[in-house]
Amino acid sequence: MAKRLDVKDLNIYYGKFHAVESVSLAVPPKNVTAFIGPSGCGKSTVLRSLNRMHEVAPGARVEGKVLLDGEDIYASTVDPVSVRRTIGMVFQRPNPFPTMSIRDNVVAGLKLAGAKNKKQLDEVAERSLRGANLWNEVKDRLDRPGGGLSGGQQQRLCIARAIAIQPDVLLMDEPCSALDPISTLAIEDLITELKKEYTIVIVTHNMQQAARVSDQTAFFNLLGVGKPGQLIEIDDTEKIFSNPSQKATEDYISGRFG
Ligand SMILES: Nc1ncnc2c1ncn2[C@@H]1O[C@H](COP(=O)(O)OP(=O)(O)OP(=O)(O)O)[C@@H](O)[C@H]1O
Repeated sequence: MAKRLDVKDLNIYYGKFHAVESVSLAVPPKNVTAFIGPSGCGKSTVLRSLNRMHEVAPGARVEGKVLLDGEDIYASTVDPVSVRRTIGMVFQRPNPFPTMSIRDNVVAGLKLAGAKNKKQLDEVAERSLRGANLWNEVKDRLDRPGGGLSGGQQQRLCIARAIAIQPDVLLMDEPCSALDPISTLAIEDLITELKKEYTIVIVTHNMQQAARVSDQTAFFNLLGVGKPGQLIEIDDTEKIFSNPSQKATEDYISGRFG
């Protein structure tokens, strides 16, 4: 539970395209780290490389290391599927299985891994839905389809599905970008709750959101079209938003570009 991530001199390529250059950063356990920066600077690419999700893109590859509590997730003995189990991901658009029941959506990963005991699965479903602050809204309709929930509820359902398998780290790629302001606040409150048990990395375009939910913030930038994205600085969120070390960070957070 809640492990530490260390990224060491990570370069990420899509075929011949060098998308991200020499990123090194550390994500402490039970901490929220936000990735911010202009479009195309590689935030999602770095996030996806943290659980090898980028590998679903043909030709994508990394050089460098990503360590989970010291274990290299890219070691030749490591199965990418097991990495994605220990490092879960929540995507931009809520993606529940629309016709599957709410309960089955939550335990889909466990069932896929062979779990069959109905009582245990029901317990996991309840615990995960409570953990995702959704239980009270759905407890009377657990057998209804996941697609029948509102967008904000669907996103919390996806978070319940991600935590049902008890990952060590949760990656969130703009989890609120498709949600209204009320649902966004519900997810932000939930992130603050989840931080007690999980290590969280979130990509967000919303700087107020980064300031509200994260402990440390990483600012990424790119020097021009076709150039690789770079990590400009990473520091305590308060410092990044009040007194960043780099001028590019200050220009970005004060709205001068991006
Ligand atoms: N599957 C892919 N194949 C080829 N190039 C890709 C792929 N995914 C991303 N890229 C490229 O890698 C670079 C970084 O993209 P990425 O999506 O990581 O940026 P981002 O900072 O998350 O952007 P945004 O804020 O717009 O989501 C971009 O130039 C993008 O076009």
